[in-house]
Amino acid sequence: MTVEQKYLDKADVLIEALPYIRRFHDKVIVVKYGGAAMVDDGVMRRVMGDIVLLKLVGFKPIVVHGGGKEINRWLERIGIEPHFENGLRVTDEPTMEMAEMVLYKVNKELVSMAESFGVKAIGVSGKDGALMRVNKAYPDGEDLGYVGNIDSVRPEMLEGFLEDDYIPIVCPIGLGEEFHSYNINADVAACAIAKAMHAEKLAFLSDIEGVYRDPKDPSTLISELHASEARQLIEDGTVGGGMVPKLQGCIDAVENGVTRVHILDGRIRHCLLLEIFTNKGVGSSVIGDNTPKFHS
Ligand SMILES: Nc1ncnc2c1ncn2[C@@H]1O[C@H](COP(=O)(O)OP(=O)(O)O)[C@@H](O)[C@H]1O
Ligand SMILES: CC(=O)N[C@@H](CCC(=O)OP(=O)(O)O)C(=O)O
Repeated sequence: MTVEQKYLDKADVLIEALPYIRRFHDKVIVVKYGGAAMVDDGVMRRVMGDIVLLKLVGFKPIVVHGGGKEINRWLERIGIEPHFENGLRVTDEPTMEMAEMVLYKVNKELVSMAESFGVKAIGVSGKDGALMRVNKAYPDGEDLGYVGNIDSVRPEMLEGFLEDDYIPIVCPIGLGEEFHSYNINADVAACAIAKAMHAEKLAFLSDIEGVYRDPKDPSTLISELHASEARQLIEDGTVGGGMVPKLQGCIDAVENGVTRVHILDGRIRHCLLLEIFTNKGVGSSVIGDNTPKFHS
């Protein structure tokens, strides 16, 4: 009796994944799922399905989500024009209120999606259990309103959730001065959570393939870069907009114990699984200056 090639191919894929499953067993991986890659329900379900798979094969995934585009849509509906300074939203009181409402909604949608795959998920914001305490941010001396710099992260709650077999899903709202809500850039929040949880990996799912040397030319994708190269790209202005906090987060993470940070296009089917379980990397990854370059 012969076995059809397509079934053998499936078995080969599982075998190729074996060393990665063994290597990352029980390791924390923080996935930042950005609003730009929350294209529709189908894409969101697929991303959450991949994260559930990571959990079921033994990883300890933690999701930190964004929702910037959805916040923009709702602000525009009530006649407020969104403003950003270097990738950070200028957040006055009504904007904060809207951001909080939208992000809590996104949070619960992601929890439902994860639960629909038959695993336990729990949604929290940085205010719950004082997970993320913030102080008011003044980037380059500018007052952006209720924008928070993370002051401290209390990881015990997340450790407890992982212990109890939940996938924690974190919303980037912080507990600030006078117990007010503060808006945190989700990339910055993901990085702080990854550091506090001693994550092995941090992956940013965005709407772009990775980091380009020339932002207008997709053939200039940089597949692997050291922290110092990433810093140079920010300094010389090669990266702009939302890529700035993302790359700053990558540098901070790899200089503080995270082994490798990935920037991936979350709209590409199963990009996370391709990056983690196959020998073929997709997107860009940032590593510490002392780590030799090669795909993990
Ligand atoms: N050199 C660069 N390489 C890649 N992206 C860049 C670069 N410079 C600026 N960007 C911008 O950064 C954006 C990604 O950040 P952002 O929109 O905040 O994503 P997310 O909402 O997923 O966090 C890209 O869509 C792109 O427009
Ligand atoms: C201060 C700040 O910029 N906060 C972000 C929080 C959401 C976010 O970061 O969403 P994305 O990951 O989808 O961009 C904002 O209000 O848009």
